[in-house]
Amino acid sequence: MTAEIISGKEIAAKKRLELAKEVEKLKAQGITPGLAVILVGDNHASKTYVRNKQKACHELGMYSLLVELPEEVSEEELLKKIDELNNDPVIHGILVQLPLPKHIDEKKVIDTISPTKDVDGFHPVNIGKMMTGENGFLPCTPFGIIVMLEDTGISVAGKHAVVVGRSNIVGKPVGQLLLNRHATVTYCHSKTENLKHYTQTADILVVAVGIANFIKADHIKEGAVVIDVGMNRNEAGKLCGDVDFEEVSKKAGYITPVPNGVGPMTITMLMYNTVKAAAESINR
Ligand SMILES: Nc1nc(=O)c2c([nH]1)NC[C@@H]1CN(c3ccc(C(=O)N[C@@H](CCC(=O)O)C(=O)O)cc3)C=[N+]21
Repeated sequence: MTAEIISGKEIAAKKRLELAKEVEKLKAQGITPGLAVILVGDNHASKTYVRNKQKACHELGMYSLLVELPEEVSEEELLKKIDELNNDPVIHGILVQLPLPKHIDEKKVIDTISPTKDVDGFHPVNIGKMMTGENGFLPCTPFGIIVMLEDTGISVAGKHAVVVGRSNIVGKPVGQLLLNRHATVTYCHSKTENLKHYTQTADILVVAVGIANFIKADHIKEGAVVIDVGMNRNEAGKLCGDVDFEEVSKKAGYITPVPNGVGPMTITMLMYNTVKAAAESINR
């Protein structure tokens, strides 16, 4: 079997066209969706992502504000900046690019963002709402994965979904979203004994471990749906995922590439959340 490639890039482009129309409607009502991105220090990878986010904003006719703070900025100053943005009516979404320097408590930072502007979906209020299925903001990467599956016509209900990785920003929430859509979910992680035993029974395999080419053909079941969340650089400096695309794509039913898979969907859902935040600001 040769896997069908799920193009995150194409699905993202289609969704962005729909979003651009929503932006138009909001603008007609006098509201331009605004996203503030806070970047602390000058991590090279972070800068690339931040640039992509700004570009997406501009393409959709949204307002984007980049707040660049020096590596040595104090936690207090960062929290003060967030508070300012919480109270700024032209800003509907706030994203603090992670990771942050070691002297800053990430938890405190996330907790300070108003849940109504938390377009990353990282605030405990939004995590709680996701668990109970209430209206809130869903984290962008997990949300993007669900939208990709939906758009490709892959049904989730009753399927065995195996998630490899248990981070708060990808592994845990993507498992929850799959469960909300009635999958039977198994979480695997670095302490899992006999990983293959689980991955080989996956109808849908989501991999977010941060190790280049970690998942091989013998990890998967013939015809499985393989979602690669990895963003690694190989020895040659080339972007590659957590899945060995070369061999796994010969056995899977569907596979997402890296780049042009999950990444563009993440940014699209960030735009979606910001538009949603702007629309919901009308009724407050
Ligand atoms: N508060 C916060 N929210 C985030 O959402 C967040 C973050 N911090 N910190 C870093 C990670 C990483 N991330 C990516 C988003 C898009 C691509 C993306 O579009 N990648 C392109 C390739 C980009 C390239 O060429 O380097 C692709 O996969 O095709 C990658 C990575 C969001 N993150």
